[in-house]
Amino acid sequence: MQVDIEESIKSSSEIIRNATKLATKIQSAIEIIISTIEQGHKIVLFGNGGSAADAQHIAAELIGRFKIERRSLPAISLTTDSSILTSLSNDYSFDMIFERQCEGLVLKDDVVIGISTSGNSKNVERGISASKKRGAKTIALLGNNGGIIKNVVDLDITVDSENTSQIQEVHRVIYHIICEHVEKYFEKND
Ligand SMILES: O=C(CO)[C@@H](O)[C@H](O)[C@H](O)[C@H](O)COP(=O)(O)O
Ligand SMILES: [Zn+2]
Repeated sequence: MQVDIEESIKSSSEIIRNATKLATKIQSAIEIIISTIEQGHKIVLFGNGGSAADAQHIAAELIGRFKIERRSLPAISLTTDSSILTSLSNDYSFDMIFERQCEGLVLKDDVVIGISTSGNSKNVERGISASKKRGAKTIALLGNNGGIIKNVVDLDITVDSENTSQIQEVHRVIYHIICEHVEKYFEKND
């Protein structure tokens, strides 16, 4: 079987290059996250499938270390507790798995980051809406045209592509840039 790997890599690179258009929004996300942590609040993250892995990946970078030594930064992903996730899905509905956790955990002035390549995952949209009601600032990493989530979130960072895996690849570039600059700030300012 002959596959055009070079073409796949070229196509991914092209989408990543286009993400320079999102620089202003990425800068805003960095500033919001820094001021939130400086004021003693936390970062809460969630998404489905590959984006659940991305939510956990970001929390790990902040709690642990990205590249340099500094204090642990407060971040938690709502995608990891199988007892909570199964009971909420079983007793309420899968659409509520993040909403209900946000109702219990998100406090005023926290930052909530939802990740969805389609922009249309109901559970992510409901988690963001519930968090806004609680006075959190909300950010979403999205794709396609931003879907339903773009309409409810405070700051959307929407990758201009309809290809789920390529959107995820760009999300990863974007959140690594965010983690790098947040980390540099706390290395110098703590
Ligand atoms: O990783 C992938 C595809 O690359 C999948 O697991 C993907 O994340 C899942 O289909 C998700 O359920 C898609 O949800 P969303 O990004 O549209 O919110
Ligand atoms: Zn994937």
